[in-house]
Amino acid sequence: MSVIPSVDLGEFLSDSNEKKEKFIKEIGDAFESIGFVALRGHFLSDALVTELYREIKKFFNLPQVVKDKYEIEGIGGQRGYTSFGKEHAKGRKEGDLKEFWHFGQYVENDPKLAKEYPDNISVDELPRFNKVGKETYKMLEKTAKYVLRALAIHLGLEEDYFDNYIKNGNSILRPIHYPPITREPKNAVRAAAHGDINLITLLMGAQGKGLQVKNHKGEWVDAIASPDELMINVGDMLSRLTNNRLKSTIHQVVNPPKELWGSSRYSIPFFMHPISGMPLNCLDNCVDEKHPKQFEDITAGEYLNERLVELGLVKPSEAHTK
Ligand SMILES: O=C(O)CCC(=O)C(=O)O
Ligand SMILES: [Fe+2]
Repeated sequence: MSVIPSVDLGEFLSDSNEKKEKFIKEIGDAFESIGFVALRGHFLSDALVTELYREIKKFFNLPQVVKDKYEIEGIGGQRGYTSFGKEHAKGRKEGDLKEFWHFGQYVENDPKLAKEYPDNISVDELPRFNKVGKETYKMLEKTAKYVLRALAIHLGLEEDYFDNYIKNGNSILRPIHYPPITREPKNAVRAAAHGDINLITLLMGAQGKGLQVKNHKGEWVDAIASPDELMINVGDMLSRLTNNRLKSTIHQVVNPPKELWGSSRYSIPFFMHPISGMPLNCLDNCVDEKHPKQFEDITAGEYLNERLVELGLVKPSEAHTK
């Protein structure tokens, strides 16, 4: 049995105040304890999910020389392809056993932000790849917007508190391929223990075994969603903003038992980021005598740069603050 609570976004979107309040309480309680929920009633259709998986499998099956064309120097892996073994969790030397793709924001009516973000990269070999990625990005962004509205109410803020910070925000959709394991991986794992950097993460593909979450007793528990659910978790930015009232829980993707080494694993997280100017200073109503302020004031852009250096995606010399 999974210990991750399950919630229905349909309740928050309904006309019933009672259902809305139930959703807010359930997700609020979950994020103050285990930091993860499985969410149904989101905006992704089955057809879109099926097509996205088909496209990303086609992409990762392309010859390595073709994929390498899409690994762009100097943008810290923020768009396009990142090759196998490149990213490592904070504080680790061994690269994770994964390759991935990044779709970024499709900026509307904001030339300054459009200049700040690298352009999305088009895959010439796959005519549907970019269209399907964009559609998924939009649907996950919409889902995340309502989740953040519920959390804003839970935190005693105006319901639309996050809206202007996430509009045209620096969110990333990251299809990941964990290839078959061909030799003893020594210390490397599919994804080493880490906390996510961003506000919240929406994860497609948490059906299979592999994803584990560290509970408050320090035990690893399996996090398994059903096929119609997204796994959603709190990232470090939201944890900072709320002075750790909402918990950014450490999680990992373990290697399968040897008899299953031969199969690939795919997962697709959407990392909801705000615009770089959002202050992550602890909210006043999350700081009191019992909960002294735990984090320095910082903007989302400054914090992201710090973290990308720690992950090995940006060299210290390339780091910048906007
Ligand atoms: O692949 C997964 O199930 C989770 C991946 C993850 O935690 C991440 O990319 O941050
Ligand atoms: Fe993660």
